[in-house]
Amino acid sequence: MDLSISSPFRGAFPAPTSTFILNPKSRCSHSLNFFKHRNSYSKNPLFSRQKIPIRAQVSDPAVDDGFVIDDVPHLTDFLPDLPSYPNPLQNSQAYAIVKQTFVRPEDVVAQKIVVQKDSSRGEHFRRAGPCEKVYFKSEEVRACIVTCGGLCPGINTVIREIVCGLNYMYGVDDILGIQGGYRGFYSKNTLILTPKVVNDIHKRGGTFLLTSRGGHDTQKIVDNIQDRGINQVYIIGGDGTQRGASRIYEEVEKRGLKVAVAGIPKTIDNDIAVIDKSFGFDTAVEEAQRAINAAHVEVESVENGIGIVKLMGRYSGFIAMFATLASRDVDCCLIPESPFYLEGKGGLFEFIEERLKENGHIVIVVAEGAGQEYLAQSMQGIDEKDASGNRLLLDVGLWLTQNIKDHFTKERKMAINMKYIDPTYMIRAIPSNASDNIYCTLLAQSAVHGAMAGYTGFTVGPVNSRHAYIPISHVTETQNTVKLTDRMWARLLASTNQPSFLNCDESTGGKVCKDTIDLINNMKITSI
Ligand SMILES: Nc1ncnc2c1ncn2[C@@H]1O[C@H](COP(=O)(O)OP(=O)(O)O)[C@@H](O)[C@H]1O
Ligand SMILES: O=P(O)(O)OC[C@H]1O[C@](O)(COP(=O)(O)O)[C@@H](O)[C@@H]1O
Ligand SMILES: [Mg+2]
Repeated sequence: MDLSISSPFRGAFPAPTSTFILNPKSRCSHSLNFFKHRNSYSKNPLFSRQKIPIRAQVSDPAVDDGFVIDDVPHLTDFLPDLPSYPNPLQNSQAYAIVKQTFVRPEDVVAQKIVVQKDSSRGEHFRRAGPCEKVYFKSEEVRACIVTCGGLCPGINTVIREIVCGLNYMYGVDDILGIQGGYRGFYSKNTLILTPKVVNDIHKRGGTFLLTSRGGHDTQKIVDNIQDRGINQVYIIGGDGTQRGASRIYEEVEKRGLKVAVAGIPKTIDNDIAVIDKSFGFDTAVEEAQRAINAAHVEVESVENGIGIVKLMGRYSGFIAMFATLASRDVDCCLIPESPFYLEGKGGLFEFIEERLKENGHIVIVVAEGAGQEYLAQSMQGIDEKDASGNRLLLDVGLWLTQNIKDHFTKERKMAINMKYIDPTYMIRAIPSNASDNIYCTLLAQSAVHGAMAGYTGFTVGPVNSRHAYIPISHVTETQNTVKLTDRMWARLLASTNQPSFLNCDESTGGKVCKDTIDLINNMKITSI
């Protein structure tokens, strides 16, 4: 049988044994379930304009191999008559001898790469990269870039590479910088960005465009986009920012504007779902080593030295976990995802005393979001939020330092030497390292290719090392956290040999242990 479908993903199937005609309109409900799009963009030209016969394996029509494509929106979903143009990269010197300049429309990136013979193939995303057709003429583009939320190493590299990518690859020379985050759309003047203006900014930490929390007013932002004649919006920011980007995309679609909205995920905490890792994370982990080294040098030079290093990580303990794994000088790592307790058997005090007896010193790394529930108990009524609505954290480093001091000096009558290091902002206020710089370049170029090709409402990022376009709504659905049930956390426990805090103790009334077990039971079990 001939299989004729309108999807760009028609090539993503196994070798044929037989073929058949597949009605384009029925692709989502076809019994073979090849196309289980989470988002069905029936007006997407790539879906509806091409009808190319393909061949697919039909060994058993009842088989559902669980192949799902989570595609991103396209401008033609709500502007069906938009003209397209050949991609100018066709004549680019840079791509002149590249074997395959353009990504194939049917190329997808699998979210699940460890599979078993009979397991479902799972979710897939559109592969990022230059497309054969673009939906903007170079001279028609008026792009803008905005950065929101906290700092992260590499933001300036992303800004630089968006500007250079647009200009060098697509001949775009009308690029605006929105200053000071979302509120800058309606309260500040814009900057004119050219390759010359941004030439050196990647060597600096921070953001050349300034940033802020709060101030997201969708109507005012989209009014401003419309008034200024902006038709490509590049939004660099974390989970909050991506939620804001999603609102902007929805409003743009509602108003029927030809405006591509591209999100570039930024977060030092590595808490953005789906993507492998956020840019600047490696740089931050590397910088954290300096603080850990300092703590180690200090405490091994004195008697009963206890070093505490507090690292960023609001809800996700990735920086603390990776800095610990990288360092080997850390005795214990405390993260928000893993409840711990101080007193009694299997508790932190007992472990500290053991290590002091064994080695004469101990280094503890604590993520800023760890133990917040205990701090909240001891400082009742404090529940402040920042301008974006993020809960302001209580200082777990100071709390831990005080509790450990009290325990050893007052209760155990032991002399200790406490060194508390809080490098919080130091690890994110630096320029990105070499590998993050390369990563930022890929993100920026992929975002530019995606917007030029007319995709919108997307976030770009690596999924199993391949850059993909992910619907913004997908990355904001959940938050990436350290899974205690994954092997990575077990690797850390095996490396530090610290307590898992799963042993119940009388003094906690078994509560902490129960909390932990409930937490783990509620977790989706994944393995890395
Ligand atoms: N749910 C939301 N809807 C719209 N805008 C949001 C939302 N959450 C956060 N924002 C906006 O995104 C920006 C950055 O958010 P924030 O949480 O501070 O940092 P990050 O994006 O790094 O997580 C702020 O301007 C904030 O107003
Ligand atoms: O910059 P602020 O407002 O002091 O916020 C600090 C917080 O920002 C973070 O770096 C995360 O920021 P984002 O949510 O912007 O990625 C946290 O690690 C930290 O708790
Ligand atoms: Mg955030």
